[in-house]
Amino acid sequence: MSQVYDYYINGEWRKSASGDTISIPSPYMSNPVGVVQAISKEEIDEAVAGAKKAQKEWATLTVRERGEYLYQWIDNLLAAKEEIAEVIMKEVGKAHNDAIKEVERTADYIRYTIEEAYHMHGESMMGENFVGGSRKKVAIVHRVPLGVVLAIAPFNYPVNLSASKIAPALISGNAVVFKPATQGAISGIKMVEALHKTGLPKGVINLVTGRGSVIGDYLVEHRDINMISFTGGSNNGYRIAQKTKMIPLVMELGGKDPALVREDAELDYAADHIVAGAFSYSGQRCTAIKRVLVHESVADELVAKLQTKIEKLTVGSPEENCVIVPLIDNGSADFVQGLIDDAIEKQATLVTGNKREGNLIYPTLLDNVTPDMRIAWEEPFGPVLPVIRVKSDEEAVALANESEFGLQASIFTKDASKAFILAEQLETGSVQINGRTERGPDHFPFVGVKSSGTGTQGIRKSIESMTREKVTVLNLQ
Ligand SMILES: NC(=O)C1=CN([C@@H]2O[C@H](COP(=O)(O)OP(=O)(O)OC[C@H]3O[C@@H](n4cnc5c(N)ncnc54)[C@H](OP(=O)(O)O)[C@@H]3O)[C@@H](O)[C@H]2O)C=CC1
Ligand SMILES: O=C(O)[C@H](O)COP(=O)(O)O
Repeated sequence: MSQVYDYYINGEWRKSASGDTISIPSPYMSNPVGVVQAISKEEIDEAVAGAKKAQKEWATLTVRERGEYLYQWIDNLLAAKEEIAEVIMKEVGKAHNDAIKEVERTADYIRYTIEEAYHMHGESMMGENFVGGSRKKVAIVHRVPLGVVLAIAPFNYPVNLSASKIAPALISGNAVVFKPATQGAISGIKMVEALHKTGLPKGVINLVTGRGSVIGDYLVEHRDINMISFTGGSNNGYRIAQKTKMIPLVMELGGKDPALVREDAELDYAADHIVAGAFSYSGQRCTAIKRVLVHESVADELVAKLQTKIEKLTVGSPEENCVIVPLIDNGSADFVQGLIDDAIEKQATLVTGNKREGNLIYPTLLDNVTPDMRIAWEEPFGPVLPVIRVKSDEEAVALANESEFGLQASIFTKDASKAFILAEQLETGSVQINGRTERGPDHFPFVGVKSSGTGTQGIRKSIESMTREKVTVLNLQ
C-alpha cells in the first residue's frame, strides 16, 4: 500500500473532502512513491483566504522575527536531509548525491535569503533635487510585501526551486500558496513538513496539490493572488501570462542554451564544460547546454573529444549515482526519441548513443545538425546534444539569436575582448564566458528573455520581485 500524503492549509494537514487522489509513479521503480490529494476549487479558495488573512499579521512581525522561523526551517531541513533526498531520488529520479546536494543548496539559499533581507534598506530622497523642489519635502522609500504569492514549481528541482520562491516571499512578509509539480509533490510536502515544524503562524504557508491542467487556471486567475512566481515550460508560462491581470509575474521557462566554441578555444576544457552542462541529470535542467555552435575548423577535434567524454558517462540508476538516469516519464522519453529520429532521418550524423531502454535514453551526440532539424530549435529536456558547424562568429550569433528561447549562452574562447563583444550581441539573460551555463551561484541574477521568461530571480532580485516600493512623503512645516 502506498503512503497517502495530505495537503497543507491553515497550519493543518488534510485530505481532500472530494476523496480524489493522485498516485505518484517513480521514474525508475515499479512501485508508486505515494499518493497525494487532488484538491478541489473550494479547498483552493480556503487556502487562498487563509493565506490572505494570515499575511496581515505576518507582515507586522519584524524581518528578524520572520528570519528566526526561516533559520529554524534550515535546521529542520538539514536534520531531515537523508529522508528528503531519498524522496527526491525516488520521485524525480535524481542521483542520490545530487538529491543530497539539492537539500544542502536549499539550506544555503534560505540562509543567504534571510541575511540579504536583514541587509536591505530603503532610501530617503530630498525634494530639492528636482526643479523647483524644496528641502522641506522628504520622501522615505521602503519595500512592503505584495500579499499572497502563488509559487508554482517544476519537477526537476522539487525542493530547491520551490524554496527559492517560498523563502524570499516569507522573509519579506508575504504569505504563500505553493503548488508543487505533481511529479515532485511529495518532495514538496517533505519540505513543507520541515517548515510546519518551525511553528510558523497558521496560514502563512499553504501547499495545494493537484494536476496543473485541472487546478492551474483556477489558481492563477484567483482574485486574491497578488503575485505569481512560476518555473516550468514555456507553453504553461504563456498560458499563465494570458490569464492573469495586473499582477506581477516572474517566469523562468524553457531554454535552448547554446555553447559557442570559437576556433581559438581550449577544446579539452570546453568539452569538459559542455558535457557536464549538457548531460547532468540527463539534461533535465532548464540551463542545460542544448546545442553546440562550433567553428568548422575545430569541429572534428571537438566532436571527438565530446564523444570520448560522453561515452564515459555512467548510465543507470539514480541509486547508483549515475549521471544518465531514466527520464521523468515515458512521454518525455518518446519526445526526446522523436527529436533524435527526426535529426537522423534528415542526415544528421549519429556520433554516439541513440539507445533506449524504456524511459532511459543513453547519452546521444549528433553532429552536422542543420536548421531544418527539430533538434536545432526544440528543447529536449533529455540527454541529447546537437552539434551545428558554423563558418564564423557572426553565423554562430545569428543561429543563437534565431531561437525562440533566451536563457543563457556559453562562449569558449581565449580572446576575452572578442568574448565580451559576442556576449553583448547574444539575446539571452546571461552569458557565461569560458564556463558552462548554470543558475548558480544563487545570488546572481537569473533572467530569461523571449520564451525563456520574464522578470528576474536570484536572491535579492527575488525579494524585490515579491515586494513593492512604498513612499511616505514628509512635508516639513
Ligand atoms: N528557466 C528555469 O528556471 C526553468 C525552466 N524549466 C522548464 O520547465 C519545463 C520542465 O518542467 P515541468 O515541470 O515539466 O514544467 P511544466 O510547465 O509542465 O510544469 C511546471 C508547473 O506548472 C504546473 N502547471 C501545469 N499546467 C498549469 C497551468 N495550466 N496553470 C498553472 N500551472 C500549471 C505544473 O503542475 P503539474 O505538475 O501538476 O502539471 C507544475 O507545477 C522545461 O521546459 C524547463 O525548461 C524547468 C526548471 C527551471
Ligand atoms: O531548473 C533548472 O534547470 C535550474 O533552474 C537550473 O539550475 P542549475 O543550473 O543549478 O542546474
